[in-house]
Formats: sequence, C-alpha cells, structure tokens
Amino acid sequence: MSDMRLIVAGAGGRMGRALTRAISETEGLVLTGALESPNSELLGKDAGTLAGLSANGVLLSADLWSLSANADGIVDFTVPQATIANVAIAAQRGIAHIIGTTGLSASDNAVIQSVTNRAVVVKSGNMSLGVNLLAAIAKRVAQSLDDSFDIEIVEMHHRAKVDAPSGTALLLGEAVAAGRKIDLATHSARGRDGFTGARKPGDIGFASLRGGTVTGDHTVIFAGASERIELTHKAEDRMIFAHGALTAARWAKGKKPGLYSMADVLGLGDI
Ligand SMILES: NC(=O)C1=CN([C@@H]2O[C@H](COP(=O)(O)OP(=O)(O)OC[C@H]3O[C@@H](n4cnc5c(N)ncnc54)[C@H](OP(=O)(O)O)[C@@H]3O)[C@@H](O)[C@H]2O)C=CC1
Ligand SMILES: O=C(O)C1=N[C@H](C(=O)O)C[C@H](O)C1
Repeated sequence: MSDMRLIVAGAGGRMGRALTRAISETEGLVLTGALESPNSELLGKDAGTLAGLSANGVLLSADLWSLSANADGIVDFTVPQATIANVAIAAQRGIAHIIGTTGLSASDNAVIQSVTNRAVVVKSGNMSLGVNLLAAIAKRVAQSLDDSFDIEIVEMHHRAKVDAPSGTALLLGEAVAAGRKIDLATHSARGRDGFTGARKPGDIGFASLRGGTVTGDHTVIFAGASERIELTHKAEDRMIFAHGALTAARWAKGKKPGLYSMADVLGLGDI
C-alpha cells in the first residue's frame, strides 16, 4: 500500500516541528507539504531542517491549493483564522483534515461543521491518549456525583499560549457536563475576578495559569463537603499530541464524511 501523504500546517510552529519529526519516524506516512503563514519569514526554508532533522526537500509554502494537489491529508495546528481557510480547501480537494487548533469560536465551529457532509474532519482540543482517557474517567465520575460536588477545571500552559481556557479544559468541561447531563455553555464560570458572589451550584469553573515552558497540565477537581477528588494529566512532551494526530490521520483514511473526535479515533465512546 502506498504511503499516506500529509501536509503539516503551521510547519514552523512548536507543534508543526514536532509533527515533522513524528511523521519522519512513522512508517506508512510521508510529509508531502509544509504550510506556513503568508507573512512568515520561514517561507522557503526546509521543513526537516527546521524540525532538527536532516533536510527533507519539503520547503515551507503558503499555497495550500497547490500543496494539496498531491496529498491525502492535512494536519493543522495553527490559529483559528488559518484553520478556517484550510477547511474550505481541504474539503474541496477531498483530503482528510486533522484539526488540533484551539481557540475556535462558535462561528468557526459552525464553518467546520458545514463541510462535514462532504469531508472527513477529525477535531480535538487534545490529541493525546492520556487526556482523552482522563475525559472519559471525568465523565464517569461526574455521572456519579450530584452538584453537592463542585467541579473546577484548572490548567497551566507555557507563557506563549494565546487562548484561554485551553482547548483541553473545554473538552474536559464538555465531558463532565455530559456526565451531569447539563449544557456547558449555560453552566460555566470563567474568569472570576472582583466581588463575584458565592459560587453558583452546578456551575463548572475554569481557571487558567500561564508561565514558563509548561507543555500542558490539566486537573479536574470535584470538591464536596470535607472531601475532594482531583484527576490530573501532565503532558511532558509535545510528541504525545503529534503521535495522537498521526493516529487520527491514519484512522481517517477511507472514513465516510463526518466530524470525528479523538474519542472516536481511540474507541472511547461518545465523549
Ligand atoms: N489539540 C492538541 O492536541 C494540541 C493543540 N495545540 C494547539 O495548536 C495550535 C498551535 O500551537 P503551537 O504549535 O504551540 O503554536 P505556534 O504559534 O508555535 O504555531 C502556530 C504556527 O501556525 C502558523 N500560522 C499562522 N497563520 C498561518 C496560516 N495562515 N497558515 C499556515 N500557518 C500559519 C504560525 O506562524 P507565525 O508564527 O508566522 O504566525 C506558527 O508557525 C494552538 O491553537 C494550540 O493550542 C497545541 C498542542 C496540542
Ligand atoms: O497551546 C498548547 O501548547 C496546547 N494547547 C492545547 C490546548 O489548548 O489544550 C493542548 C495542549 O494542552 C497544549
């Protein structure tokens, strides 16, 4: 069987470079294109060299239409504006789109949803096995506890992260909301500051810390009277996300059009 040809979007970024390395280590996958912002100083540079490997001849380009003529999938860890532009091209070309970008708005998500009657999209705020298992466990715990247990989600990331709460925190929030059979949008407490009043029963709280080089820490806290359950995941290396995204790309090959999650890819049910 021929190799699956992948484009890495955001190839000059932290995740893009990790993906280039992960593809080079994965049998059956080949890097066929490296997409970067039209404003990037890295255009024309070699993706392999940027990733700390030997040169691989794949030069960073801003032209997804041309790159996608010879590709089976695009793995996209960029910014919302770029991802939304890429969605249309990937759908038109009929290639799988693996989306790791976070900070997507409701209208961005609606655009993504709109192509999934004709395109295969796998999207997740966190592509690691550990976080998706954590989400499944947190959902199960939330099913068992009523709202006498307050749920708070705490995340910490490196100083360069631009969105909050993290995509993972929101994924975990959706999981515990589903466990409780409530709508996260109407039961969220975000960005507390000043005289907030007492905590509203049933709310799911979010707190975001930023600093240093933290790859990504998440804790779901169930705080009851005189006892507390804390479920934590700590990412130590971006390669866990890259390997997860490549698992998703391979899984997506030949799937019927639709919007899929990492829970689908990993067989973890309907988180
Ligand atoms: N789902 C998951 O498992 C994970 C998700 N993420 C998410 O992935 C995203 C990227 O993270 P990270 O790699 O740390 O961020 P970086 O800022 O390091 O990388 C983003 C890259 O995208 C590039 N970019 C910007 N605009 C475009 C465009 N129009 N076309 C192509 N590339 C573009 C940026 O270029 P420039 O700098 O020139 O603007 C940059 O190189 C974030 O949303 C993050 O939250 C991260 C880790 C795991
Ligand atoms: O920006 C990051 O770095 C990360 N982003 C994702 C998120 O928003 O949850 C996943 C991971 O935590 C790293």
